[in-house]
Formats: sequence, structure tokens, C-alpha cells
Amino acid sequence: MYKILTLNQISKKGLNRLSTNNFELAENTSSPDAILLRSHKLQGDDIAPTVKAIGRAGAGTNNIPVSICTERGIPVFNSPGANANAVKELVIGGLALGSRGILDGISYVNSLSHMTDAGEMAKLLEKEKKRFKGNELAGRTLGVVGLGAIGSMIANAALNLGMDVIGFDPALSVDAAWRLPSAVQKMENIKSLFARADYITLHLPVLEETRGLVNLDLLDNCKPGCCLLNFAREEIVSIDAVLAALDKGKLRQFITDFPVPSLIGREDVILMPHIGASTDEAEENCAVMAADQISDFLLNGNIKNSVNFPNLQLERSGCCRLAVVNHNVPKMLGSILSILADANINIIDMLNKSRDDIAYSLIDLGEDVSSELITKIELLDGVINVRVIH
Ligand SMILES: NC(=O)c1ccc[n+]([C@@H]2O[C@H](COP(=O)([O-])OP(=O)(O)OC[C@H]3O[C@@H](n4cnc5c(N)ncnc54)[C@H](O)[C@@H]3O)[C@@H](O)[C@H]2O)c1
Ligand SMILES: O=C(O)CC[C@@H](O)C(=O)O
Repeated sequence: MYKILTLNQISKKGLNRLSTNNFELAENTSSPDAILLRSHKLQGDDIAPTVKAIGRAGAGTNNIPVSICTERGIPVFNSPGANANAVKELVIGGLALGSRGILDGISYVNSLSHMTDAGEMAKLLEKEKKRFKGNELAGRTLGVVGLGAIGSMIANAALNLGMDVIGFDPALSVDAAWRLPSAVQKMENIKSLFARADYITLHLPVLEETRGLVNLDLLDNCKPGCCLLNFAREEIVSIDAVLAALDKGKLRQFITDFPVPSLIGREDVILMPHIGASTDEAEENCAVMAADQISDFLLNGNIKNSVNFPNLQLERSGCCRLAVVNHNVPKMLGSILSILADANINIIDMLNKSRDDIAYSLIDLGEDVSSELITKIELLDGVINVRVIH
């Protein structure tokens, strides 16, 4: 029985994938085999020595100490694309809020609760509505920074709204490039995107190189009257730089899913409480994907959608399976295989892959192995951990 520690509210549909025959769910346990979480900020010390895998029901993994997990041989999984549609729809909503007097108009109507005569109210609204006039999105230029799962969906939707779309992504994957409509004009650098766009939307991960990426220099260079949307992560945008650009009138509006106190109460800012992925559908999609990946890893050693381990899937064969994590250095596989050969154990099937400093092998054996043999493999210099999966 594997113990799964759930942090945050994980959709039931996902948790139901973890059959009670094999898994026990707990919101509090000191010896979990895996952790399932959403935005909970996990510290290295929170990860018990028993933890074999971490599943993020969502896209961003900046709340998980991924490099510590890698050193400890723990794969971290996320759910790429599973909440992209939810974010896309909210960003389209954000574009509408940023182009029309929707929020002010609604507040104004709500302020008229003292009125009792519908005819009088209609007359007043017709007179006042000019205060809430906006501009159409069609014909304006949207700059999309980060053209992955979310960015490419937004680019598509914006084209359908009649917008011109320009994009910047220095690390676009081949799959993402295939998904991207050819009408999206690729920019050489982020500066030229900022200089040309009427609306800019951010959809990149927070990494060392993207922390504070949107700074004074970039905002000084943006098209006057531009509207910036941040549904990616707080850390990507310098709030001081945004406040300065708003005060100077360089930016017309800032719309973000990551509020901080200094942004509250400004008319040129729209704040949402990190609800980009808060739809039933996205929560279910993410939870199902994360739970399936954790389940397949614990039961079979297979890896899909890990952010720090190689993807590796091998159909089960033989009597038991060894899953070995080791440093990606020469002779490791040979040393493991010679221990098995010396014990006269037949290998039925195997697969070995590496990613950066980590190598991972699945080895299906013709017979069961003793704990002494596992200890021999564990003691090899460079081996990080070994699991026997029956
Ligand atoms: N508001 C929310 O609730 C919410 C929901 C989902 C995701 N997110 C955030 O959005 C981010 C993107 O999500 P996704 O699903 O599209 O991820 P993704 O991995 O599919 O796409 C991210 C893209 O950003 C690109 N990128 C990396 N560095 C860049 C840089 N310096 N400049 C421009 N592009 C760069 C990558 O090459 C990739 O194509 C996540 O990492 C997460 O932080 C927020
Ligand atoms: O779990 C959530 O609600 C937010 C998830 C989102 O920030 C993500 O990175 O996928």
C-alpha cells in the first residue's frame, strides 16, 4: 500500500484514480511515498525520506525545490497543458476588461440602488454611458511572451478576435512550434515585442533568468498606453517598475492574477486572486494527470511529464522490476548489470535514459532478487536510489 500525502485541495476526480487497493490518501502523514499538491510552497525539509515522487496538479513547479528533489533522486511531475484552456479563457476576459469600461460601468450601475423608477434610471444610464466607452480588440496588437501550452492557445483565440499577434519565446519546443498558428509573427527579442504591442500577456515559467524580466528598462520601451497582463507568476514582473510605468502613463493598465498590497486600490490595476486555473475542468484535468503519473511511477516505475527526470515507459515483463536512479556518469549501467549477472539473474527487458545529471533505468528480471543484492547495487558509487517493484 502506497501512502499519498495531499497538500491543497486536489479534485476528487483525480484522487479517485488512486485505487484503494494500492493507495492510501492522507492530508497528514510523516512517511508518505508520494506528495500530490497544487500551489503549496514545499521546502526541502518538508520532503520526508520516504518520498519517492512529487506530483504537481498544475503547470508551474516553482513552489517545489526541484533541484533538491533531483539530488535525492525524486522525480517531480507536473500536468502540462491541463489547465491551459482555463487560463486562456480568463486572459480573454482580462483583455475585455482592459479594453472596455466593464468594471467601472458595473460599479456605477450598482451605485444607483437608491433609484426606484426604471424609466428615470434608463435615461440616466443613456446619458452617463459615454464615461464607460472603450476600444475594440480587433485590429490591436497582442504580444504573447511564452508560446507554450497557454501562450499558443491565447495567440489562436486573439487571432480569432481579429487581433494581430506577435510572440516571443527563445526556447520554443518543436511540439509548441507545430501548435502555433503561422499568422503569429515571431519577434527576435522581448524588447521589440514590448515596443510594438498594445496588449502584452506573459505565459512563461519563473526561472532564474525570468525573475524580474519585466523591469524598468523593458517598460520604458513599451508602446505608450499599453496594457500588461500577468497570469504567469508574480516574480516575473518588477512591481516597482510597473508602478513607475503606470505613474508615468507609459502603461495604461496592469491586470494580474498575482496581487501584492502596493497594487491594491489603484484605478489602473485589476487584481485577481490567482484564479487562472480555477475551473472545475482544469482542476479535474490537472488532478487526473498528476494522479495517473504518480500511480504509474509508484506501481511500474514509468515516468511521464517529469520536469527533472527523463521520460521513460516500459511495458511490464518478467517477475519483478528494478528502478534505479543514478548519477549520469560512465560505467554505471555496466556495474549494475554485472551485479545481476554475477547472481545469475536473467534480464527480460530493460530501458535506460538520462537527463542532465540524472540517469534512470528500468530492468525487468526473470526472478525475484534478494535484499543483499539490492544493497550491493545501492552501495555502488553514483547510485542514488533503487526500488524493487513486484
Ligand atoms: N495563473 C494561473 O493560475 C496559472 C495557470 C497555469 C500556468 N501558470 C503559469 O504560466 C506558465 C506557463 O504555463 P504553460 O502551461 O503555458 O507552460 P509551457 O511550459 O507550456 O510554456 C511555457 C513557455 O515559456 C517559454 N519560455 C521559457 N523562457 C522564456 C523566456 N525567457 N521568454 C519567453 N518565453 C519563455 C518556454 O519555452 C515555453 O514555450 C507556468 O509556468 C505557470 O507559472 C499560471
Ligand atoms: O493550482 C492552481 O490553482 C494554480 C495552478 C497554476 O498556477 C499553475 O501553475 O498551473
